Amino acid sequence: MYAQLRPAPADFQVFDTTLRDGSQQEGLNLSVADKLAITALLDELGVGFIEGGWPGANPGDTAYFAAMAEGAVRLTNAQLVAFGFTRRVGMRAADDPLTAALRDSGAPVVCLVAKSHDRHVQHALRTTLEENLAMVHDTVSHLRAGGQRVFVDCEHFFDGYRENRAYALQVVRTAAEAGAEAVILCDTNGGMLPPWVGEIVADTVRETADLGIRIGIHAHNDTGCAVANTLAAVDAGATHVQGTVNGYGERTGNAELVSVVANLELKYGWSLLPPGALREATRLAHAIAEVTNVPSSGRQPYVGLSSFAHKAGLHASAIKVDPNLYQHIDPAVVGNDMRMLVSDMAGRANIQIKGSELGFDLSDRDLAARITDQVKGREAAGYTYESADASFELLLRRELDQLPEYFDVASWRIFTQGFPGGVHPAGELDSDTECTVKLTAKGVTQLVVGEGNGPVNAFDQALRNALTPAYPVVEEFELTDYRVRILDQGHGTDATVRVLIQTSDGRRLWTTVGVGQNVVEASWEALSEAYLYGLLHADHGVTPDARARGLADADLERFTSAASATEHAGQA
Ligand SMILES: CC(=O)SCCNC(=O)CCNC(=O)[C@H](O)C(C)(C)COP(=O)(O)OP(=O)(O)OC[C@H]1O[C@@H](n2cnc3c(N)ncnc32)[C@H](O)[C@@H]1OP(=O)(O)O
Ligand SMILES: CC(=O)C(=O)O
Repeated sequence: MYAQLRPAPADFQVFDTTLRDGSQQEGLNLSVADKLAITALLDELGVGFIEGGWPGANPGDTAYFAAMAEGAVRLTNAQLVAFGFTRRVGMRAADDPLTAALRDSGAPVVCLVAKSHDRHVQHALRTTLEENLAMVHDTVSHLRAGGQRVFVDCEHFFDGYRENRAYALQVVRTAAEAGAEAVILCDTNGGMLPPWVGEIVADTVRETADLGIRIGIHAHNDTGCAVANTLAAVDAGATHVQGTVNGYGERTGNAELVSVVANLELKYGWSLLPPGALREATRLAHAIAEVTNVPSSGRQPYVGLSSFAHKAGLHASAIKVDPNLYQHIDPAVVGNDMRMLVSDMAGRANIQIKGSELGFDLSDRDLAARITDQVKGREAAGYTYESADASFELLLRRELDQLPEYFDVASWRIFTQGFPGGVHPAGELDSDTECTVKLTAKGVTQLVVGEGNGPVNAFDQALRNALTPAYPVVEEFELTDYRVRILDQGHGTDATVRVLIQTSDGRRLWTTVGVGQNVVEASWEALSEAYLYGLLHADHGVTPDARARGLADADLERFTSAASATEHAGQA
């Protein structure tokens, strides 16, 4: 445990806006069902408030609040929050249909966005500073009169404070006097740095100390400082933090809420989530990414797939003695796991730890050194074991003489026929490919043909046809991804290529690698390794690697995609 800066303020608030600001991220679109699913996951995470969206702004959000009011998700930890703006210029809050939508949303809490930057009032709202204050006062008091709790997000507060401090503070005061219980200072454009946030929040807390409200922080990540700015605000007296899981949000996103909370819980020693909830953070963050269909970064602090992945030999050699030597926390406290990567940067220790994850005893130094040399040599030739765990296991087993001979390929031949004039007998294709494989499986030698729309597809068909009689389980194997990358650019069509193939049997995913100057040869190598690995583990529910890491298939899939993200997608 690290030094506790000061005790947790009583009743500290953790406010999630994944469903509102998070869904303002480019490419993130949530259906009502998605929102309900995420609501349940956020409640499980244990946040205090879930901002569900803006009722009245679009039919989806209106339907979401109606569904919540009907009990679609029963919240055990969180309170539901409806978001919306202050009443329109020149209207009464009681007459504004969007204020009515907030009032009638069924949410016990409303979070209003209000202008607090004088220039925005004059240029964007096109009204007077006085009218903006009246809009804040009228809307807050109208909703309070209806019995709802009201929070106020002061948009552009920090920029506004710098240009007209008195006015920005006056907006906070007005909201408080009308009955708001929390006023959240927003770095809407995300341009702030931690010392500036600290100074402005401290001054605001001081200036509003007589009002009995809490001050909150809502930080965008445009300077890469959203989490740091949030912590700076907390240090300066903010007792309410807003953020989004996986840092989703407008432009560069919001403060990543799991990072904020994990920092406060693990570094400051504060208890903010229900007991045990932080241990679920990795699973829940990944489950939310599954629903949004926007993968979180592998390098995301605490919950990323690479957050506790170790590649360098020096790190691994120390970790073998004590994992804490190269980790800032025990990954288990956030539900994550340490992973050892095998690559040309590996030393014996990486190989030994990875081997033991896979169930092999590599404590013999000479054996580990031999495997390390093999990995380095093959990586120099273009193989990558970091992305292709399955090929690493096959390499290991070959070295240990523990790889059963499921099949033996005597030869293969591939033939592609083009129909540039579009006169293919099937009518649609402009080429087809035929692959002939001669192999022996369970003592029976066969010469088998497979047809496909490209070489990899034809290989796949041929291998499948040849192996099915001996191993019916291969029917379940499915090639789910194929990536090819040129390794020595500048050699044009002579270049060496690396092929990564991802295969699934419906329960697990595994990745294999092939390298060659001929893309077809490289593909063959990766594909036959994929079949070999699949047969090796045909009776197991999950890959040993996944089992060791305790990750679900979805996580595994994301890992392999993330690891291969820099590979150029290619079509066989
Ligand atoms: C900083 C933030 O991220 S806040 C969250 C922003 N989220 C969203 O905007 C998503 C949902 N928004 C919407 O669906 C629409 O913008 C709506 C339904 C809210 C409004 O739509 P429209 O009525 O078509 O207005 P439009 O979006 O073009 O402009 C917003 C209007 O609200 C006014 N407005 C802006 N902020 C506020 C405020 N805090 N209080 C009152 N009015 C405001 C603008 O001046 C503008 O007024 P105008 O119509 O007189 O020009
Ligand atoms: C309210 C809000 O999302 C912002 O000011 O950034």
